[in-house]
Amino acid sequence: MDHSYHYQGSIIQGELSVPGDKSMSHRAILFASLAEGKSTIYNLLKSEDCRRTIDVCQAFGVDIQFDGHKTYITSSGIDHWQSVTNTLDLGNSGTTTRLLSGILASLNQSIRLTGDDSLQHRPMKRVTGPLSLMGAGFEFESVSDRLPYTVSGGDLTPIEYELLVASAQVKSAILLAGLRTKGKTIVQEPIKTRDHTENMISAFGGEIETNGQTVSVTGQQTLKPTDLTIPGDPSSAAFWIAAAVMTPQSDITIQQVSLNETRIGFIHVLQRMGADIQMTVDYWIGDEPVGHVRARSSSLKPTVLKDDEIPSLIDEVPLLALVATQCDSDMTLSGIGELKYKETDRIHATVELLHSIGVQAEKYEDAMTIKGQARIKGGAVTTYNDHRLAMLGVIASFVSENPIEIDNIECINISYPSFFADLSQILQDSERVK
Ligand SMILES: O=C(O)C1=C[C@@H](OP(=O)(O)O)[C@@H](O)[C@H](O)C1
Ligand SMILES: C=C(OP(=O)(O)O)C(=O)O
Repeated sequence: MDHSYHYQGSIIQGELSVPGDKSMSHRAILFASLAEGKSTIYNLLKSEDCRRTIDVCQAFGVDIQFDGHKTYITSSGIDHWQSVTNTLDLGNSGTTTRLLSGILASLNQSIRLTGDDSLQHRPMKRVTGPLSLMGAGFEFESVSDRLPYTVSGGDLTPIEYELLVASAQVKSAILLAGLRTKGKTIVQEPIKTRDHTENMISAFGGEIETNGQTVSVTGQQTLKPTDLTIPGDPSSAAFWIAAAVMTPQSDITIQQVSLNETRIGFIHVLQRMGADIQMTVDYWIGDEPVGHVRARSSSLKPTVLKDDEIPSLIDEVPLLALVATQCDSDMTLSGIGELKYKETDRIHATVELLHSIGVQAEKYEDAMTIKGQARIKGGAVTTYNDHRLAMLGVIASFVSENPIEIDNIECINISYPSFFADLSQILQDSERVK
């Protein structure tokens, strides 16, 4: 069924808290399941992707209970995880697949992993390669480098590994394997990526060393259960920030959101484009800064993306392309080749979506150019079942002359199940101000 949206003339107004961060939620579930004892996680994101990580941990015998904003995770520790004989279906979640592969590499079991059609098209050698060097076995079925595959884990040897791509998922997989491997495992990143795994190892009582872009972990540590609050997801907040800077008279504040520098490249780039955005760190949860962001309507001009900031805005690039339509001249987003390996080829899908709503845009191997001062006419868009593109379609309707029809909005539940509830709150606040 098609869904049609048209919010031109609405303003983005008020205060909002977005749901818990997806990256941190996956990691909190995994680390609480590795540790022996009971952890309480506040504000865990209960989206479809996180549900996959929960299901996997439950399959190993971990007890996970929900009570409002609290999630209780009780585990007998990874050394006592139950055997799993059935295939683990990881749905649409790249993070679950890659981080879990790192854990399974050290587990004395053979486990078959699969995923949905999108996940079966995503590259996995980037993670199975280094894990194989540590001694884990991976048997691919139809296509090498892709799911489904069977992981056969066991005793591993530590490695010193230079990442071939700037990927927090690959770094995390190696660190998770290293945590259970005698000796020191060292990962070198070409560009610093999100560091939630490192921060969470510390939060769960482990030791980890970071020196510039080199991260080392000494294995066979015992993690301890802990109580932890997950801050709001900056990748979810980004949709309202984008809508606010693009629409006249808007003024929104997002509270209790993660302001980890490895995640807020989108805001820094928008500020360079002239956006009226202020960020304030209000408190820290361990090594994670949390604060509020105020974004207002702005006049925008193009900027150039720096290579070393790409990982800090990787999931926001399609949305940045939409914002670029409102610049006073054309903007090129370059160095974004990794977008081809997400839920869909996001370079292709973003440019196609912009064409569908009347915007001129060009795609290249690892870049796209967006026509500035664009008239967004509206029309029917294809999301390829990608949650971030579906939300982008809704946000585009704030600056579109005609409705935008979106072929799939259910996929939004992958990362932001309360997206439409938050939208309603914003629209109500907007009505009060008008
Ligand atoms: O580690 C993580 O939680 C994530 C890392 C990024 O992927 P890559 O590591 O593939 O860049 C990002 O795109 C994904 O949404 C979440
Ligand atoms: C790429 C994403 O997630 P994952 O890699 O976990 O599927 C995303 O959330 O945009």
